Amino acid sequence: MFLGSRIQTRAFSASARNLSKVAVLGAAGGIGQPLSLLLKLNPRVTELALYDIRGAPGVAADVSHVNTKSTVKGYAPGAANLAAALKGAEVVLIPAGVPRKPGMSRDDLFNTNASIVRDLAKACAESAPNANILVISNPVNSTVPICAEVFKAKGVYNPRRLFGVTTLDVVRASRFVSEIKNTDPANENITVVGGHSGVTIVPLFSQSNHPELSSNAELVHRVQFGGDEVVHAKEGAGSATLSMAMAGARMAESLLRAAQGEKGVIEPTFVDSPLYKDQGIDFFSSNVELGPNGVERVLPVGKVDANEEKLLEACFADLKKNIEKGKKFVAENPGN
Ligand SMILES: NC(=O)C1=CN([C@@H]2O[C@H](COP(=O)(O)OP(=O)(O)OC[C@H]3O[C@@H](n4cnc5c(N)ncnc54)[C@H](O)[C@@H]3O)[C@@H](O)[C@H]2O)C=CC1
Ligand SMILES: O=C([O-])CC(=O)C(=O)O
Repeated sequence: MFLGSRIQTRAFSASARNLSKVAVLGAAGGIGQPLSLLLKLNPRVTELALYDIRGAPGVAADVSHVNTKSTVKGYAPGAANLAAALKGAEVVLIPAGVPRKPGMSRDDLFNTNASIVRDLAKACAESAPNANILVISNPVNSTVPICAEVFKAKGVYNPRRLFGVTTLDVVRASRFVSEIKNTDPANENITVVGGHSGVTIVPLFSQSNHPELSSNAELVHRVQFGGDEVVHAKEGAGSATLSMAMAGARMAESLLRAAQGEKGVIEPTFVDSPLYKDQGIDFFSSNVELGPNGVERVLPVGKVDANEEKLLEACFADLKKNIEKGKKFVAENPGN
């Protein structure tokens, strides 16, 4: 018993010395700026590297005055600077790319964002092949497969280290439920599976504290199309940035906690998943246990009710197309 606790103490002090460099690509954007601020406030982050095609040094100068211990460096555009920003990073968050305007779907962003993500993924594969890559840029259902294909082409693909950030869907789901039930959202753990766009987002209320909510079509729709509410309210000035920054910072924090030895860290995320591979769906978002090597275990979807079965069917059809589109893009446009 005594020996055990001594070992634990030693293990903890060793992990407390961990150096955790985190890089943000797209750091001067609507998400990138508040995300960088939240990462600066995270004591687990020891070094923050901010890269963008415009404005990153300014954001870095600003954030660097926040009086926490981590160092912050902004990088001007260019391949050598991008490589330097990535070198030694343990976590790389990618919110680079254009956001939606009213009337657009996430898939409408594909033509612009696919090549941005492909090129950034190449830089990651070359300069930070062992980092955890957290893809925020939309359409996530396609940009994650794009990253996977790029990493495969470079011979450094590790499916345990590639994550599509879908945290915002569970953040929204718990908040929307708490509004209906007049509860604390911290106590509303809603599982959301599938992808990150419209009907591919599948909330599983039957597994929550309020199983009857699975027949609340209005709530299900709100979770699936929550992003549209923000796009509409911003009237052409972009999509969710602040709630997304919070969600991205939470996902990064969870990965760092797991990397620093904490057990049982579980987050929903869009990963290379065994769950529906037999149906030709290579990537799927579900709860995932994180560990020092990234994905430790993909948790099963669990029991769903008849309403949710129908939602899953609709999800599969769209998700498969989105994934294929990402793969095809890299095959046909390998870039330089
Ligand atoms: N996964 C999710 O849950 C969510 C994803 N998003 C997505 O995140 C992305 C970014 O959104 P915002 O920050 O609002 O957009 P934004 O336009 O405000 O910022 C994007 C930033 O990316 C930079 N950028 C563009 N190309 C780049 C490149 N090649 N290298 C480095 N930086 C580059 C731009 O200069 C800009 O500063 C969008 O695609 C949006 O749809 C938004 C909300 C939620
Ligand atoms: O709706 C968008 O375009 C941005 C996004 O992914 C979200 O807010 O969930």
